[in-house]
Amino acid sequence: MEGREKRSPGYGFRPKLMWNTGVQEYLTRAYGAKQFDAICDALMRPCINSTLRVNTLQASTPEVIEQLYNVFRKNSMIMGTHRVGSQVQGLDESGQKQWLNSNTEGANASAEPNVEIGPNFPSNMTLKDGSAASTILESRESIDDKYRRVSAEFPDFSCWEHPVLKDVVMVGGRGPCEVDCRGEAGASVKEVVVSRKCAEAVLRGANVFVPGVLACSQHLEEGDVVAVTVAVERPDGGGGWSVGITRGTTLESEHAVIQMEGSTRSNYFIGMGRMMMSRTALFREIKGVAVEMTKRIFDLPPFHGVLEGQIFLQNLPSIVAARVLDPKPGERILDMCAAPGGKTTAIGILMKDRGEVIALDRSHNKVSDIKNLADEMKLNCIQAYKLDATKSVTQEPHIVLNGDTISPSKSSSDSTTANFSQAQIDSIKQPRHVSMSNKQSGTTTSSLSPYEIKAAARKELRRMKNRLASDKAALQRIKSFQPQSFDRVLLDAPCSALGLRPRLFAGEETLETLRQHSCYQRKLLDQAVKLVRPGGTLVYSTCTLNPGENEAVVRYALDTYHFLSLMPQEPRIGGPGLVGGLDVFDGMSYKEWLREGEKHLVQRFSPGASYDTIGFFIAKFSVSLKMGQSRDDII
Ligand SMILES: C[S@@+](CC[C@H](N)C(=O)[O-])C[C@H]1O[C@@H](n2cnc3c(N)ncnc32)[C@H](O)[C@@H]1O
Repeated sequence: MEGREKRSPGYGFRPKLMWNTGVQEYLTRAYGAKQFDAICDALMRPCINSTLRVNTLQASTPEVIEQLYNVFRKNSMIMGTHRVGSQVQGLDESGQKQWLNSNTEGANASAEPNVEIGPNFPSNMTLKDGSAASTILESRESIDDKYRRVSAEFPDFSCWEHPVLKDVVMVGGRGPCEVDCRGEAGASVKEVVVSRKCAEAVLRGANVFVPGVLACSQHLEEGDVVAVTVAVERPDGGGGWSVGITRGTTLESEHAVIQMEGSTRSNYFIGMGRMMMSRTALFREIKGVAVEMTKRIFDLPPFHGVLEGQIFLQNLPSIVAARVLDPKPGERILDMCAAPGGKTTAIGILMKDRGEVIALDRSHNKVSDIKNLADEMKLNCIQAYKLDATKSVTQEPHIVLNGDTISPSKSSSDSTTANFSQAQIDSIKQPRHVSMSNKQSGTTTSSLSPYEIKAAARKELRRMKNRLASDKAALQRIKSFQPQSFDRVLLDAPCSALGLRPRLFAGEETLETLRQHSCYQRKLLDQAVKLVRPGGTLVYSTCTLNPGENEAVVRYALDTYHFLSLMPQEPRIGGPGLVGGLDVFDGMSYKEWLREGEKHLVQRFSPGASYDTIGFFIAKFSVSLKMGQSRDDII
């Protein structure tokens, strides 16, 4: 630490996570002070290893590992193996932009190779020559030989197959690294101040894009070396938060000095970069890379544009959630809150692209993202629709034949998805004793003459046939789905996202917003429960630490729907759920969490735990019909 202070006077990565006071007290009570501190510490850092889910319909895990090394090798040849102060991206022969690792100079450059071996070396890492590292762990001499060879060729890069999830490639990152923020001969360098969101992306491996820049030194020219710091929200004195700087500010101006008074940006130094445009252009342009990062406090490889369609960069718990759902080829699955489609595509791949995956999102643009991702991954089983999932269960009239309600279609080949199968329509072509009833109006036509009944049936038939005929258009107009019409439903609910990493500020959420999230989640869950068929499966997940959106929602589900029960999960990588409860939200009926026997049936990923993931929560329910219940209980 002392050394770092000497090398980077005044600047360093010493963030402190700011919370709303009520939320901080609540979470401290929920986790205990020590664990909450560890969580905060982890939240401010990115996960050190990136996880890439392999599209196993397009490539195998060893093939992807081999190709990643090839990408790296190719880039090394373009830029030179040791890139002192080099750009982090380069163009290959075909003009494709490829990623490069950097940080081989300055404080971080050392004689020590960066591929780890020994106690921390992943024994299942596949080496450049295709052999698994585990095969060489027998003799110290062979380890050293391999180590030297791999390190010499790939000084900054290591990747390996996940020990449990065979379709996941882990790629090693580093940090926090010491980065010298001084210019040549110790001169102070110019500075660019970026927004918090931008900084969080940079910590995950991105460069600085134009909209992320808030302020910079005067007279900046293209090619200049700059220190990149972050303006993080701080109390505004009126009970709110403010970043204290307006976009376009010149740091040396009197205005900036006043605006940034009390700014802690020197504690939020995230690395060094090279200007890709002048200061004037920076505030004139609306997009493009503004600063290319050359030395990073956290050095994670970016994967944008790498092996497109074959890999998907996804947080490990999200990969686990799709596995826990356990979709089978040929089934009909609903992903209720699906964009950008990470879990939807994982589900499609697990189903070997056979069956039906319906993906919903309430945002039109996000639905396009899902469709694009499905296309990129060459998955045909996915259909994505814009729909408010809080209104996803059909409330339409039922058709009654001989006193029987025609049940909604559960056929996975029913292309209208929301309505009736062709077999059901055919069955009313020759009705003998047909009665049409509308549950809402309560009208019945059983007293009509046979002619009138037939006429009514024909009219109904025409209506349904029209729907089928305009199949494509009907799909665009999907309004809702019949109850019990899915084998499995995934509700990856919108949430406070307090588990996402890296996070440099957590003050937006208040106890009231947390309460609102949990109410919304219960509303979505009410719909999800109705859409699963008896015998089917429902998975509920969030990326938040808030037990009120996790365990309390599970409690609500179990207490409200007695035909739901928690199921064991496979694979199991996270820890147990929280037992007990907290009386924080006045007037909220569900502040109770899990009971002792339930805690091992959910999966809770805690930032700060050894598996080093984002915070995440997964519960898996089976839907059954219990004694004394009828299907109507869940319609
Ligand atoms: C946690 S994200 C889903 C992430 C996604 N499952 C994945 O793995 O890529 C939650 C999503 O729910 C969507 N959403 C929020 N409210 C919704 C609603 N009422 N109906 C449908 N989607 C909704 C948001 O637009 C957001 O994309």
